[in-house]
Amino acid sequence: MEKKMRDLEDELFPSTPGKVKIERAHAMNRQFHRCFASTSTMFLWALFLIALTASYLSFQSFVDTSSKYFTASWGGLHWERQVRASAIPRRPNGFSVLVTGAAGFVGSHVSIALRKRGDGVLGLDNFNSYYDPSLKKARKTLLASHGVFVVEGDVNDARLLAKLLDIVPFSHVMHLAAQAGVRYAIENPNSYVHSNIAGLVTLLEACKAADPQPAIVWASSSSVYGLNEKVPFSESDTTDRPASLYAATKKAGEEITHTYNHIYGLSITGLRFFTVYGPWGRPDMAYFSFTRNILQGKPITVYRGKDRVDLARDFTFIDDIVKGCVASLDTAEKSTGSGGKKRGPAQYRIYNLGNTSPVTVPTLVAILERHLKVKAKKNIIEMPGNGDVPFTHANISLARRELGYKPSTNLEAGLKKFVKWYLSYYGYGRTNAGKNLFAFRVAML
Ligand SMILES: O=C(O)[C@H]1O[C@H](OP(=O)(O)OP(=O)(O)OC[C@H]2O[C@@H](n3ccc(=O)[nH]c3=O)[C@H](O)[C@@H]2O)[C@H](O)[C@@H](O)[C@H]1O
Repeated sequence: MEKKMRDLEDELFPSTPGKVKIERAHAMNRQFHRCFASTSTMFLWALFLIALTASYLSFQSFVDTSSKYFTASWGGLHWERQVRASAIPRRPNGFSVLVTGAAGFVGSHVSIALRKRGDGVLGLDNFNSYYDPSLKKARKTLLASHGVFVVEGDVNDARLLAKLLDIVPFSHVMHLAAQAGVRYAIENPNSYVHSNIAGLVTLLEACKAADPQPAIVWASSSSVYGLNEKVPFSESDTTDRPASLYAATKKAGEEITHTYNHIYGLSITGLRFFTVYGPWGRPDMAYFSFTRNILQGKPITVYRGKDRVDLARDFTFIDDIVKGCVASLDTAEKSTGSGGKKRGPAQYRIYNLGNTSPVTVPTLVAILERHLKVKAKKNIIEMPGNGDVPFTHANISLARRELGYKPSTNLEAGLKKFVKWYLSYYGYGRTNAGKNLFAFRVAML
């Protein structure tokens, strides 16, 4: 028995020191066992490593899950004090505005404008990673320097919304949180349903139940005009031919807000923004990504319509959009309901906020080349069937009449401001990158 065990031990651990007295006759056999034993040792190690990795991963997922459920990023006395302080107006009869999407492009500009004139502003943003969240964090820092606190949370979080509307009697909600981008809807359709439909309904539910009910101004989009060919686009035109899921969710938003206006007496103003651009803009948009690529010497893709027709957009500068947003808040009537009950008919409005002078995409590129002093490497291709429309053009008579909206910045002047911001934000001209850029510019001209 003892011998059998020793033989077995020899077979399993053939290279153990002091046990290498091998008989010639068994040499081949031993070779085979050595090979088998080293394979099985490797197999045992592999099993061990797999088990280790699996337990690490399940630990990580436990940590993630528990942090989701047990460490809410909001709540507590200190947090409530910050919320109240940010939302308190600093001028007589000032508004108290909840701005959703406050760390976004339009949201950050509107929040600062309201704050500067003495309104109370509380921001809400989920800081998602649709584009570089560090830009959103930088906007948050900018907002903080103006005294605007941004709560980190999602418009789908009904508990958070109820809490905010309970702590602060908001006079207005400026709802700008959304999944933006026309072409990204092909890649991630559910994110549009999540933010632009489910998130909107969750917000409206919270507002309808609040006492007082705030008046709501929210971002619709020029994209609702879809395949409309009648120019310029007027609010009274039919909008039942969306070309993208993004457009369809914005159109759905217009219908959904109408329902809440009708049933609960919520005051609603929908703003159809036309391709908004400017400093602190969105990196996913053409003017921004073109600038990045041109400066890095990378090619840009310029889409062209059928029959080689250039695409055109009614590009609208951010400062003009901000004026339109603020004027909408100023002219919004109070909601008529309270605590979920309608007490009378409430205001329902929709406005185009455009520039009313469309510019082609190649002209946009030419302006950027001039401001950057770098020639773009252009790939011109036919517009893929991904939700884009050939042109947009806003009729802004209604907004002019009722809001006093009067855009004053053309694309040339607006892009100049954008480029100035871009170069400064990304550190061009300050560091070696700036020197390289200078050398690069000289080489390109
Ligand atoms: O008004 C809106 O409601 C929307 O405006 C904006 O959409 P768009 O007008 O499509 O802006 P943007 O992407 O800058 O493309 C501009 C032009 O460049 C062309 N384009 C684009 C990318 C590219 O690589 N090449 C190109 O030629 C492209 O074909 C187009 O002709 C917002 O993103 C959207 O969230 C929504 O707010």
